[in-house]
Amino acid sequence: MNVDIGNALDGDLGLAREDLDALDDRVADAHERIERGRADAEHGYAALNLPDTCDPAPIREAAAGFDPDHLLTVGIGGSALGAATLTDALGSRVDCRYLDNVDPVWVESILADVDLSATVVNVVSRSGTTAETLSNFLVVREAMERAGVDWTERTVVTTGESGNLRAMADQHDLPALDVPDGVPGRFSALSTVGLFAAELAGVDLDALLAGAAAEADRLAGSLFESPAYAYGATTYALAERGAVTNAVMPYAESLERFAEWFAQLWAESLGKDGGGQTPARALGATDQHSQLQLYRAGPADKLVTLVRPRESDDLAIPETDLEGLSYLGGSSLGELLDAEFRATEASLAAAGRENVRVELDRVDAHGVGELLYGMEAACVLYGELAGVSTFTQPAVEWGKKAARGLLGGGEFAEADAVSEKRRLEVE
Ligand SMILES: O=P(O)(O)OC[C@H]1O[C@](O)(CO)[C@@H](O)[C@@H]1O
Repeated sequence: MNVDIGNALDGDLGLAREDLDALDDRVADAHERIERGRADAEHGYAALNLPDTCDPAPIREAAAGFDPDHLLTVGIGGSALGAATLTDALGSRVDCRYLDNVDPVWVESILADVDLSATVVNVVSRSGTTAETLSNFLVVREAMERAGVDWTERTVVTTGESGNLRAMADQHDLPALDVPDGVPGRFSALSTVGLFAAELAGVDLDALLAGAAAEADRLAGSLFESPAYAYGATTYALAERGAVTNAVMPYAESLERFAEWFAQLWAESLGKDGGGQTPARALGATDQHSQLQLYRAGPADKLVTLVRPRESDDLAIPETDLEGLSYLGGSSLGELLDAEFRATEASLAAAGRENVRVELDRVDAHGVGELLYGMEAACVLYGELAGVSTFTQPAVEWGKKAARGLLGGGEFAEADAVSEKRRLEVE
């Protein structure tokens, strides 16, 4: 991936080149820390070793023998977003559906929409205890039984070494993939968690991991030598100066889910101790016509991350004699999108609004491997500079306990607190 931080400098938030020069010493220290963590395969840092440690063979083996029309991935958060980002970005020879929510109407509609006898189910949960995933799987399993389909013949489990799912896989002798040790969900796209769906979809896993490895090779003791660290350090430095929001705006429909994946990575990793940077998901050029007004003329409290492939297939715009439109005729949608990208970037800069350009050569396996790995490494660096524990997410537990208590799954003070809600209803 290529990162251009030029437009992050000398804007409303006042980040100057000298500030990055000064920060670079801390980047060198952080890089040393990260490399130590990788060398010792420490929890979290081990995720940055996946280009070397992830073996596609068991993934290919688990996928072999299946030739489904549909793949139903039952998982949530990092147990769905990585796979979804890969198959959305790189396309699929299988109809991929991600059951990553428990909206009954929506779940019912998906089950009604797929032929369960031609469906493979990948139930994915690192902990093996996530209520949404386990509930959805029970619903899917029952739907398969009602359809006369042997779910044990069509289910692959991806989970940790213990937990409900591991027990079920052992009990029913289901094919099971191991979630690698030390890899938090949001950093697991380039592991068994994201790659089973990618393999069934026909994604070139070797090219994907090679792209990630190329980005790993670019990690260095200076932000001016490593695109990932340039992004991580610059977003951190801008956050320190008031950029509390990071609007991620890919200029490719195939990368829309990437913005959702990035949102979990950035929010769950860095949202700690009262700090962090709120990821906002946008899409170029579409959100030029919905969000850009705010990004240019709203509070100077954000940066915009503009993401795009440098090369892409194109589509010609026919010649036209429609009044005022002839300038478009004979051009192409790709040229229009390029002009929109550069114009939006310049319009933000002209308004003093910081923005960063992130480019990959193409939206292909190698390019997406670079991008995901690069953003993971950027996040780890940001976490080091901010001094937060990047690889935990303790704040999500309160709500889980409350929900579990409300459903009779145990005594939790959090559940009691739910009934103490302040009320001021207006009807
Ligand atoms: O893979 P699991 O254990 O089901 O967790 C799913 C997701 O839930 C979280 O733990 C947050 O609740 C995420 O960190 C994780 O990606």
